[in-house]
Amino acid sequence: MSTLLISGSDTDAGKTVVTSALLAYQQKYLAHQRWAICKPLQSGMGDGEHYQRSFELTQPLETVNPLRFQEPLAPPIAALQEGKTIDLGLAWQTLQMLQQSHEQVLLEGVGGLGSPLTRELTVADLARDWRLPTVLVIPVRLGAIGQAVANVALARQAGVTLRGIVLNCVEPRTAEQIANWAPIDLLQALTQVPILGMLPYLEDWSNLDRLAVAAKQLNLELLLSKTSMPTAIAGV
Ligand SMILES: Nc1ncnc2c1ncn2[C@@H]1O[C@H](COP(=O)(O)OP(=O)(O)OP(=O)(O)O)[C@@H](O)[C@H]1O
Ligand SMILES: C[C@H](N)[C@H](N)CCCCCC(=O)O
Ligand SMILES: [Mg+2]
Repeated sequence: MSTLLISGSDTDAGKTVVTSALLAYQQKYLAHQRWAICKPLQSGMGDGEHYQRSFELTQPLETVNPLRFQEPLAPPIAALQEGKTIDLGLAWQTLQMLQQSHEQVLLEGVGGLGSPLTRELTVADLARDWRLPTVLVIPVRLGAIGQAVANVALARQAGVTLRGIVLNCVEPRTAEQIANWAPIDLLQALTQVPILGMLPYLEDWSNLDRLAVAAKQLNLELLLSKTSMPTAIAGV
């Protein structure tokens, strides 16, 4: 059994698209395995609905989004506006239940690695406390290098075990833009974490075959490996 947290540098970085590509890959090429998806805290509409609509899930549907908030805001702000408290224990129990019945659990984070889950904890804190190997989704745009360096530094400081970075083309990109905005050698030199590949811009990312083929281009061996170097060690 293993769990992977798909986090990123920001909201709209492409966490859902990358997670969907991994799930599509499993359903096409590893159909004998049982994988589960969980977005433990969801604010606003979209992700959980997408997963339930697009995939044949083998898990109870209520485990996709254990905690939900109406407003598309940071969970502690949305919860306050709804007069709700955030019980991470419920999310933890859901994850443990999924881990006991699935070979792989894909956990989608909220916003970026530094985004708040409660008034005390960020996504990075949860990744550390729950010992979640984490991948950072970084959108390919001017500024990608700075976002990668900043979020790897946050992961290192928080004690998060980073599997690496997945670059993601949230909009159509030329080869020149990709080379200039997200140069692999410079990214690896400055962050000291592996670049696990890039997801191209997909016109129709609801097409599971296209998502599965795109996922095949990623370094799945490292991404889904059972062991990984904690960032602190990798960064020495
Ligand atoms: N590789 C891609 N190909 C095509 N469109 C993409 C791709 N990645 C992202 N997008 C576009 O960017 C939008 C945001 O991506 P996505 O929903 O995956 O972000 P997210 O990080 O999951 O956001 P949130 O923080 O809301 O969960 C998508 O709805 C889609 O329109
Ligand atoms: C609504 C959106 N899609 C996300 N679910 C919530 C992102 C919260 C980000 C908060 C922040 O880091 O400032
Ligand atoms: Mg998402």
